[in-house]
Amino acid sequence: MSYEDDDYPVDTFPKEYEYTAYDQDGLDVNALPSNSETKPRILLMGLRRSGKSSIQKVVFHKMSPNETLFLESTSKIVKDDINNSSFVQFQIWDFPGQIDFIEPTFDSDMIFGGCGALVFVIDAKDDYNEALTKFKNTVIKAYKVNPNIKFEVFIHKVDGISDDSKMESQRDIHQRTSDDLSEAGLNKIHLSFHLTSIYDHSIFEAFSKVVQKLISQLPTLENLLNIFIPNSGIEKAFLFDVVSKIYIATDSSPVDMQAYELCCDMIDMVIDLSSIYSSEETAFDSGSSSLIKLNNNTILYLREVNKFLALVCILREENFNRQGVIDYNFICFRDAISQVFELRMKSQKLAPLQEHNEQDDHDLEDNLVMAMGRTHLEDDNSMMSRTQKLT
Ligand SMILES: Nc1nc2c(ncn2[C@@H]2O[C@H](COP(=O)(O)OP(=O)(O)OP(=O)(O)O)[C@@H](O)[C@H]2O)c(=O)[nH]1
Repeated sequence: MSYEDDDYPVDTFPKEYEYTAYDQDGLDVNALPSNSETKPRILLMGLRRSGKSSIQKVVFHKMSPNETLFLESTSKIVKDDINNSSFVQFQIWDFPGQIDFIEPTFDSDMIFGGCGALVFVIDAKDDYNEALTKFKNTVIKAYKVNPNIKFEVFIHKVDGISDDSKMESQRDIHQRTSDDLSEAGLNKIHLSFHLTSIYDHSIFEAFSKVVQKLISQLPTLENLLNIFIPNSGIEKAFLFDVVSKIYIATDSSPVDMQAYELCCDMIDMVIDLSSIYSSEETAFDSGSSSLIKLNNNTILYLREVNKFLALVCILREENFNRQGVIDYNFICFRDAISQVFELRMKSQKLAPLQEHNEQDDHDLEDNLVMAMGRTHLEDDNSMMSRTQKLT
């Protein structure tokens, strides 16, 4: 299925937003002229062997967790440009565990100045006293340079640890870091804590939360999903960056980890099947869709928004009888997303650091409500034929 109607071009987003990743040593010559300076920067810090490089490789380079056992220790800062999709664009800087701020070569103004989020990785399987001291010093230094940094603590390698011990470690680390920072007179700093492991989906979930905070259009994306869902009889929907399986937005109902895992698995399955049955390198495109019926009356429905973004919906089987309505609403939703993207591009070009125009967002939401509102006025049959014309 492809959307070749004039209103719904096959690939809604400009071609140049291909996935490119390179590090300091292997600069991709075909990479687009990078707007690295305006891209938010995510710093990965923590003690040696805490798991920083593994996280980056597993989430952004599809390395399997077992392969990380053979990763060599990082000896210099590795910068990685992530251009996965229209909304997932940032730089990750992986720091060697032994780096010391006292070193004269450490230019803290430059490093923390353009930083959006600082992810501090703590190995939960190890004695973390030293890690907490390093964390305190890092936060004090970084906050002095840039008070807008989002501080994210990954309590990492929690695989094989009982739920009780995980909660106990989180409580203890939270308490001690808060005490340390209040002692330093920094009790206003907000810290976020995540229990993570590369051996399950927790690392993707945690990174999703980190990335979402850097997407200034997040409230608009959430509002669009909040409009789309009740109008389509859907219980929950995630907007995924397909390459990394990071979800860049979801509706405002609570996230159930199991539901997120099912959606991730579905994306993996669709990518695998697409590559088996297609001769093209990137078989996953704006025409891809997939449906899975679970044995508990639930349906998982995946629709491709463009080459890089997919919407995965969870709904009750009886509500899927109105597939015509869902498909029609999806097309309205997809159209709205591409407009959000265009506005984002425009505002980045005009003034990279300027906040986006909220009025534009409200207009978009109003248009979507109006477009979907029309679906209530028509019966299912006429909706079906209308949607089929569109698809
Ligand atoms: N059990 C478990 N092991 C992990 C996890 N993440 C990373 N590791 C292991 O931890 C070890 C160190 O990982 P690295 O990613 O090299 O650590 P690093 O923080 O980048 O280390 P430096 O480069 O020395 O700063 C590797 O053997 C990984 O396989 C995890 O979630 N669970």
